Amino acid sequence: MSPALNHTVSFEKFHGTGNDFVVVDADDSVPYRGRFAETHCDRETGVADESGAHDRRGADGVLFLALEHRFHPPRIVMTLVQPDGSVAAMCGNGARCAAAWAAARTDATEFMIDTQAGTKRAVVRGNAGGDDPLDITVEMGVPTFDPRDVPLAADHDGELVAEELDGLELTAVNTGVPHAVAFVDDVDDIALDAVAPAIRHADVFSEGANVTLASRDDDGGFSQRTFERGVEGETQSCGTGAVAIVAAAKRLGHVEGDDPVRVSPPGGDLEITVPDRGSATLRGPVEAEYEGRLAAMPEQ
Ligand SMILES: N[C@@H](CCC[C@H](N)C(=O)O)C(=O)O
Repeated sequence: MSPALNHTVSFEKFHGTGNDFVVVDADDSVPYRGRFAETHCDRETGVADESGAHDRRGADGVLFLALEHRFHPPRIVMTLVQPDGSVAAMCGNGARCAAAWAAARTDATEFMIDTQAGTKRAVVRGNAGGDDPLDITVEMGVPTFDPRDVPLAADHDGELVAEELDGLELTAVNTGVPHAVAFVDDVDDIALDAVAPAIRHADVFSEGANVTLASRDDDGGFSQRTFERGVEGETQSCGTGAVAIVAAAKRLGHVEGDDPVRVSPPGGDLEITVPDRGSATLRGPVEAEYEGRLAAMPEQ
């Protein structure tokens, strides 16, 4: 390898309710972003906290972030490269982590985040330099069931709502990325890693889908589990998935009105709104974990 490319880049590690990301400044030179993400996100051999304070290796993706200070509010250009090297158009928890990263570099508490699924406004509450998690809300846009937007295969007739597929009753919605949502009695009774791959790759989802399970809790909130496209496994949390649950619940008449709904993936609690008109919101905690340097051109 040329010595010029055998360099390291600095990174910071963040998580939002357990959905964890390596964050790299997009100004730093990473010649092959896919290879970088595949190597450093690996849960067995990937990025590690050298202090030993955090024992989970790897990550759910790499966020390449460009902060543009000259705008008011400042803009962040966000690109999420996933552990399989693919680029995701949007990531709810990633957007919340992007806002936390930017908040530590500015005095701003509001940011516009440019993603491939549009520009999202984020509001940060809390002290970016402090020990407590930040409380970050992202405006996620209007969820869509339109078959062209999900997207569904051209030969599918109309929206996919409460349709049986591979043993689950699914509703397909795009909340920045596509989700196939199933409401079940208890999310913990389903062998998600066993049932999800067939749905994730089903022909009806022309660009694939994340597979999200939800079950209703006694207080009216939902428990969540999501198998993510690009991670090709279950994650501790998925923000677009949490919004998809509330959007699908409203579409099916399980939820009414504009009030916030608690959605709890394994990694913590999120607060979601899906108003009858206007943008959905995703709110929850974000924590900085550790930082260091990583090979920009890792050997494969
Ligand atoms: N974890 C994310 C979703 C990331 C994108 C997804 N894996 C895809 O490829 O569609 C979130 O918090 O929304």
